[in-house]
Amino acid sequence: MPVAALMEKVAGKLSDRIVQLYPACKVGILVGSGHNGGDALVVARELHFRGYEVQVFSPFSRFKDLTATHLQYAKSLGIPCVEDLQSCDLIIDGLFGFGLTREIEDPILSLIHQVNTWQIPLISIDLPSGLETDTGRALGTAIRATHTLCLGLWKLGLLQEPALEFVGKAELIDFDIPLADIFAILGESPQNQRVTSTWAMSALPLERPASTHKYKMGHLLLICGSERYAGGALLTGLGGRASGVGMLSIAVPNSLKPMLSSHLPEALVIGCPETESGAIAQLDLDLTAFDAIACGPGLTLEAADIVRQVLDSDRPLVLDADGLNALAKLGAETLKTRQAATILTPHLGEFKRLFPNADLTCRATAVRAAAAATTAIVLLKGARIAIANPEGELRINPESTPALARGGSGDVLTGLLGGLLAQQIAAQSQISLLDMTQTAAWWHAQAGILAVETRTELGVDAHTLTQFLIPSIAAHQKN
Ligand SMILES: NC(=O)C1=CN([C@@H]2O[C@H](COP(=O)(O)OP(=O)(O)OC[C@H]3O[C@@H](n4cnc5c(N)ncnc54)[C@H](O)[C@@H]3O)[C@@H](O)[C@H]2O)[C@@H](O)CC1
Ligand SMILES: [K+]
Repeated sequence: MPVAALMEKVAGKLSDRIVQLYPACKVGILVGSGHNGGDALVVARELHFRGYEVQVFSPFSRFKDLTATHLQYAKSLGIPCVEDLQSCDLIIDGLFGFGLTREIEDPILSLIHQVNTWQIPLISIDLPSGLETDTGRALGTAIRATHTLCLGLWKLGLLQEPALEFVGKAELIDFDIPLADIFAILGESPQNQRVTSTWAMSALPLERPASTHKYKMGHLLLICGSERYAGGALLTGLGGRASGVGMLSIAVPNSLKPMLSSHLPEALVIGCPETESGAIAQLDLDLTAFDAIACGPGLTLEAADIVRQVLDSDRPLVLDADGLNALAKLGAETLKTRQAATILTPHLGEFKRLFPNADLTCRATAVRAAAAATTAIVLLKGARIAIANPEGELRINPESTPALARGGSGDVLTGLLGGLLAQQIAAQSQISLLDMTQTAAWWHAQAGILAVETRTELGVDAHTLTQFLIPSIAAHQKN
């Protein structure tokens, strides 16, 4: 499609959306030298015709040809070029799109700093100017947008954590890129994908076979807790319970058994001999009896030998928290010799301990490298969970809530993921481990989002979170 026609089409769609979001007002357009600036100028023209009071400002004196032509035409229509947009009710940011290739310098650096102090609603075209398209890092600085209208296909950077403080509400403006063209370039199963609700829901074992029994619905073993971190064991258990797993066994230090049994009456709580400081000292269990194991929350490093025992087993495994810290001491690459699937769920600190040489400039790349180096599925926790498998496929969960930034929230995820894993193994399901892992991450986040509706962002402690897991699925099932 001719570039000029593409720009016309895209900017028409952008204008329609801007009219919906901010009906008639005084609008200031920031124009860059490239085609992002060209888009902005077509938007300026369209809004002018729709009765908006439009002003244009560009810090550049040279433009790409198409952009220069649009600038000339906008001027011929009487749209004023001004030096300051502070009196506007809305700003459209068309300074840079995916063509930003280097650090921003003055005078544009100062301009962006200034715009960010204005407190005027701001819509960025394609991505907030200043963000690097793939990593989502600010190259020197970046526009803080109220809305980002991303064009055509999601830019990876918008889904990465560093971009979060800049993008505001992000939405996609579809402009009919033919699927065949996308497949021709990215393949039929593009390596980087954004998790959607429909996709995540499709991996849930929501319809149980009519003639099933508890052992067919998965047997999960949780190994967690210590005297010091008793709550971690409980939260992991509650996460496991919500997964719908058929049988839940929980191995904890002996002294924790009464507490767990009283809160999780349906679980089989296995009291283990403990060390002087109350960590699990010994695990006398036939691990082959379980479909999957989730190990780590609250163990302390005193239980490192238990982690080694679990790693040596041939059971599919979710490893979290102190399980990861123990693995870091053994070396993450030892996972390569494991005989069964492993899913690692580190937060950033644990990730750095496991992979001390990782380059975290681009988290997506770092997670992918970690999965390749360990042959495990690696789920990096954070505001935007990124998950990769050893084959290089990457998934990012785009919707979450800062309410989940809270102690114990990760333990819930471990239990939930373990429960889904056990069910998947028991059912010999065709759902891939990667799909199942992304479903757990999505589910966890959706429960948090639902909880915020009635509890506010302050009220989603990890225990409360577990009570929203099932209602969040029920709400999606109704839709
Ligand atoms: N598929 C496409 O190619 C489409 C592109 N479109 C628009 O075109 C944009 C990309 O256009 P361009 O490739 O022209 O790139 P941009 O408009 O993002 O900006 C590139 C311009 O900025 C300059 N520049 C780069 N880094 C700089 C820095 N640090 N300081 C100062 N100047 C710098 C470059 O020399 C170039 O002139 C997209 O983001 C989108 O808005 C749309 O028009 C429609 C479809
Ligand atoms: K932009």
